[in-house]
Amino acid sequence: MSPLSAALAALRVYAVGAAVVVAQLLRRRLRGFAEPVFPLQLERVAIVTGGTDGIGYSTAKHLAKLGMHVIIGGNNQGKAEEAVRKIKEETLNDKVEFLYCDLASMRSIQQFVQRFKMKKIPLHVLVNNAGVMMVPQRTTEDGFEEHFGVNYLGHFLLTNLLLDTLRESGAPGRSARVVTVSSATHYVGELNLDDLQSSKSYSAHAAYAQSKLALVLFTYHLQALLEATGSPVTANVADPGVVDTDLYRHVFWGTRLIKKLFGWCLFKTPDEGAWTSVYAAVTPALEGRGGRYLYNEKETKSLAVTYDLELQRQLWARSCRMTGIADVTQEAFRG
Ligand SMILES: NC(=O)c1ccc[n+]([C@@H]2O[C@H](COP(=O)([O-])OP(=O)(O)OC[C@H]3O[C@@H](n4cnc5c(N)ncnc54)[C@H](O)[C@@H]3O)[C@@H](O)[C@H]2O)c1
Repeated sequence: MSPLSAALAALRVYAVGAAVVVAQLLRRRLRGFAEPVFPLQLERVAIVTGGTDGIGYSTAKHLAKLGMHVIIGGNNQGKAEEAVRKIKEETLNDKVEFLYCDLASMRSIQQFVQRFKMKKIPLHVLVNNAGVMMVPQRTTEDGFEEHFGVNYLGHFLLTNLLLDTLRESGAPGRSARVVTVSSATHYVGELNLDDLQSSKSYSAHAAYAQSKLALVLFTYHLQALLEATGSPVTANVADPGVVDTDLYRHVFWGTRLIKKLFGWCLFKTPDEGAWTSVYAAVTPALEGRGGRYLYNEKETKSLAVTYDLELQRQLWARSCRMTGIADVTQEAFRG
């Protein structure tokens, strides 16, 4: 990517971020962010990736508060013990645990799924939350560009390996749910099918936006597959807004300074940022409804290209090849 294209990609990402921040500021001044009320979720089990920090931590905490058995999947072993202890203490729910899962490693994802399945418990909610943003160019254990590999492909593999358990755990009228956290940056993302790994040219901004766009395409195709096979599982996208977390550690220093000085009024708190994920995970209003892009606990339109069925199919097929998953698209749609 030429320096000019990289600068334009960065400008587009910052422009969309600024637009979201202005909308959040207005909303905070006009009516604020009220904590939604959800029904208890006793006897239900959730996995939250990246649940040791930021939005994932708040999501895990909210779900635990509702009585769910919450399993945090993450690569931050150091923070895990403290996160689990704090959630247990605050929610008085003892069924909170951590299982190591490095989304930058297909082997680690497979081991995580194996360990989870050995517990012989159901799975009602999978929150694909973990992510990295604007990291320097580097690759995962399997050689994938890190944004694409961790944010998108790791969750693609994880979801597919857990689909059988989700199917068995869902029931008509009480579906299991896959909630995938994307971002407003997907609106300025471009999916480069000829260079998904950004190997010909790298821009951290473009790579992040592409990974978030891929997650939306993935969710819509997954929902179509679930519907075609009559599975009691739904898949939706949650957009948290702009949230005050450590995700910004690699961004331009000026943005970090603004976040430090004005984050308290411009950004959502991690709790506020988690509400859309929690809403997607448990609200009765979404029972049996999938394939939606949710923002501020409401359905909204995603980028036009995300509804392109052929693009969804092509990305799914390539992702299957990259992760060694069987592509069941043709037989699902034939049957
Ligand atoms: N913060 C925001 O403004 C914002 C905006 C839009 C979308 N999001 C999305 O929200 C999600 C959560 O981000 P956050 O803001 O809480 O950031 P965060 O940095 O606080 O948390 C990210 C989590 O992902 C985990 N993670 C990173 N690499 C991993 C790996 N290889 N394997 C397993 N886990 C890994 C981290 O350990 C951490 O727990 C991300 O998907 C992010 O893209 C955040």
